[in-house]
Amino acid sequence: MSALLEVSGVSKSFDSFKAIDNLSFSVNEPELRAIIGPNGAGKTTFMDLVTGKIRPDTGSIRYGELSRDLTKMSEAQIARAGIGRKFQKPTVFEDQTVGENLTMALAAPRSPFAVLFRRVDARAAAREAAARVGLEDRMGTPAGILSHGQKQWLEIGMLLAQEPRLLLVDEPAAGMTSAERERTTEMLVEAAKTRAVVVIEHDMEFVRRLNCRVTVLHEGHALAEGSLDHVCADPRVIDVYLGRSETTDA
Ligand SMILES: Nc1ncnc2c1ncn2[C@@H]1O[C@H](COP(=O)(O)OP(=O)(O)OP(=O)(O)O)[C@@H](O)[C@H]1O
Repeated sequence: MSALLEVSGVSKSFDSFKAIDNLSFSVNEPELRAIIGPNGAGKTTFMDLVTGKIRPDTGSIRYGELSRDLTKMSEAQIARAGIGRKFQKPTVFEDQTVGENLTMALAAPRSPFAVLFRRVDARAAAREAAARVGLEDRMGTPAGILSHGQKQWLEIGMLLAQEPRLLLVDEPAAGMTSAERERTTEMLVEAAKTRAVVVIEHDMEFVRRLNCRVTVLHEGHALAEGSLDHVCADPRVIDVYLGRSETTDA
């Protein structure tokens, strides 16, 4: 296990407001990490910085064994380097079937299957990708008629098909049934056996089931880090986060 992503002393202001304030954060490969924190803590901004959507004012973001500086790479270069991002809302092609969505993901430049594409049965590869997210029986179903949870799984499957080294997932459990949440936990735990997976989540039951190291963000910096029990017992975390109702319904 070694650090795959190393964020050091990063700050980012919008006008005069410091959304990220001297943040240091690292994640290993493989590792499953949860990020929790109150609304406005900087969780989404953190993902925007790692994926190159925005640039830090100060600090460095290093990635991989060559310690590549992500702040000097474009969003497309960062994606090609193996960083995948799942936004909160599902973004699948609704008119296309599950199989077609996965086939498109498999053909993306990052996908290792792209090279082999003509030699392997594309449908078999798509079926395998579907099986990773429990959608093998839905290959011919238009994505538009899937449940919200299934659309989320399809998008996770599309990202996994590209074999990211680091997968960033923003609030996957929002709007899911409890059975879907449970299944999603299993998927993320499985995916994190061979890569780094960082999950932003407000649902504490979901985080508990992830059974992983947790980082608490507050006012743009890491307030506490450790097991869920450890951070939940921290008076500062109780004060800024756990005492608030948003922990269960965001
Ligand atoms: N492009 C922007 N311009 C101005 N302010 C911004 C911008 N992006 C984020 N912010 C501000 O930065 C702060 C951190 O926002 P961010 O969305 O990262 O928080 P969050 O922890 O993801 O919150 P939530 O849990 O509500 O999604 C907020 O106060 C937000 O209003």
